[in-house]
Amino acid sequence: MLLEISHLSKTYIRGNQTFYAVKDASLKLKEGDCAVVVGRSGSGKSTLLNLIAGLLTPTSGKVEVAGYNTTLLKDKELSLLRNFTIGYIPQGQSLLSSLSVLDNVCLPYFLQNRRKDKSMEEIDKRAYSLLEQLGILHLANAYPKHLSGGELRRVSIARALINEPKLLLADEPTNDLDTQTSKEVMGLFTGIALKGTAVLLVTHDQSIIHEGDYIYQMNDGALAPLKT
Ligand SMILES: Nc1ncnc2c1ncn2[C@@H]1O[C@H](COP(=O)(O)OP(=O)(O)OP(=O)(O)O)[C@@H](O)[C@H]1O
Repeated sequence: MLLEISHLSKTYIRGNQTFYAVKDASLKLKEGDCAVVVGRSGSGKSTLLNLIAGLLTPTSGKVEVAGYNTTLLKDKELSLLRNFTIGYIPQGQSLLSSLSVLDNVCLPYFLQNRRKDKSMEEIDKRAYSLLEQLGILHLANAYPKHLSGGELRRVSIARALINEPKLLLADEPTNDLDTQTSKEVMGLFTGIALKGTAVLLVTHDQSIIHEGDYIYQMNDGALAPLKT
């Protein structure tokens, strides 16, 4: 299994009430699986992805990515796992404003301090190819502040894919995208899954949920299968 979460929970305190943002969630994904989690705003989707990416610590339960129990890893080990194995497309804007689009996309490759198996030319070529597949090749030398919301999102998709992750996590990847571009982005994800990457998308966009091999509904933190 590439991803296995079991009985995963995260509680927060609001006022003097403790509540579950994620409640007893379990899910398994193997290489090549594409799963979509659909749920209303506030149902716990981003919290779930952040727990899987190791950006949040669960209150209880377990996350295993590529066989590693992420809650047992030290910070540095977790960063390496994230950088080598996980591609993460966050919901908000997360590009570095001082870097061009091309440099933002290539950055995760250069942050890896062990795997330097590609030349600068090769990595640029891969970045250009991703930008082309996402329809934003013409923006390679532009800076984030000059891009629209949908263009920024596509840059962060390219950045998440530059290291050929084994697990791709995407938080509302089609937000800000028109119908045609959403379709193209979903086509890119299903193509990546066909090549063996496990893909987990969370969304409130009902129009893309049928793209998943597996569909889950998230409701008040609880994850229930709609199609498995
Ligand atoms: N750091 C936090 N402290 C307290 N409550 C939080 C925190 N982060 C999230 N929450 C709450 O947890 C619940 C789940 O939030 P989450 O962001 O995971 O939902 P979501 O389904 O991703 O929503 P959206 O689709 O609007 O992004 C919400 O009620 C939110 O207010």
